[in-house]
Amino acid sequence: MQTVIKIKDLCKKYKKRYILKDINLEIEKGVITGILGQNGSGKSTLMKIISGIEKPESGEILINGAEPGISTKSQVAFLTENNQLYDWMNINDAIKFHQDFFEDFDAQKCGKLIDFMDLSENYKIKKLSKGMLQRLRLSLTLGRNASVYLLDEPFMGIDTITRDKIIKAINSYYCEDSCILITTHLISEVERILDRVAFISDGNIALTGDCEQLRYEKNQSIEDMYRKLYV
Ligand SMILES: Nc1ncnc2c1ncn2[C@@H]1O[C@H](COP(=O)(O)OP(=O)(O)OP(=O)(O)O)[C@@H](O)[C@H]1O
Repeated sequence: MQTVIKIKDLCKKYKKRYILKDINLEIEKGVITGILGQNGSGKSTLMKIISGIEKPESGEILINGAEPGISTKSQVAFLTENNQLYDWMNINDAIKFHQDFFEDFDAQKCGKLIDFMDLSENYKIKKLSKGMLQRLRLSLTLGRNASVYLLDEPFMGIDTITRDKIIKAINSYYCEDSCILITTHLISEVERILDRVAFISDGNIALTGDCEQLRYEKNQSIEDMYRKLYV
């Protein structure tokens, strides 16, 4: 399988404190990877580095052979923790906004996702509930034909039914030519769609591998492995 993201000996510090230390990770095409770890373990920081928003102190990171920056921006679709949509917009405006902004944005695909998420293009952003807004933001992110999808806490503040909807959308609408990285604390819900996992602890990758293989070797669910690692 083709490597999309290659991370070698990557370190990141804020002020004098190392947040990520000697991270080594390879992410291949067609793979959904869970980046798991406790609060403050550096998951979002890693996502930001992959997206090019943050720069590492040292080490190497390559997205399809290029360092994160202007050239890789068009290859990486990032669902951040923050809402970047304006209140005055309706959903149709948000779609047009993304279409103008991202060359790889596929309005038709996004339209299908919006239908799937039970949203309508004339809904006003300011009137959307938190869950509806998250469904919209995910539709806009997956509506791009990117090579890498970074989904940082896609289930934050989301009810169980909506979570299932989001998981189905992730599973059905992503293309095998790309890879997805998901950070989440809702491991049991997401476990079924993860192909691989990387547990971050104290700034290091404490454990990584193929989910199926890890479950077989350890005779445990990914959630149980998480509990064992972090107690
Ligand atoms: N811009 C920044 N300046 C200084 N410290 C930062 C900055 N961003 C993050 N940190 C610190 O880096 C550490 C890792 O943060 P990060 O947001 O990557 O963790 P996380 O694993 O995503 O946490 P959570 O699960 O709570 O979202 C935290 O201690 C945080 O306070």
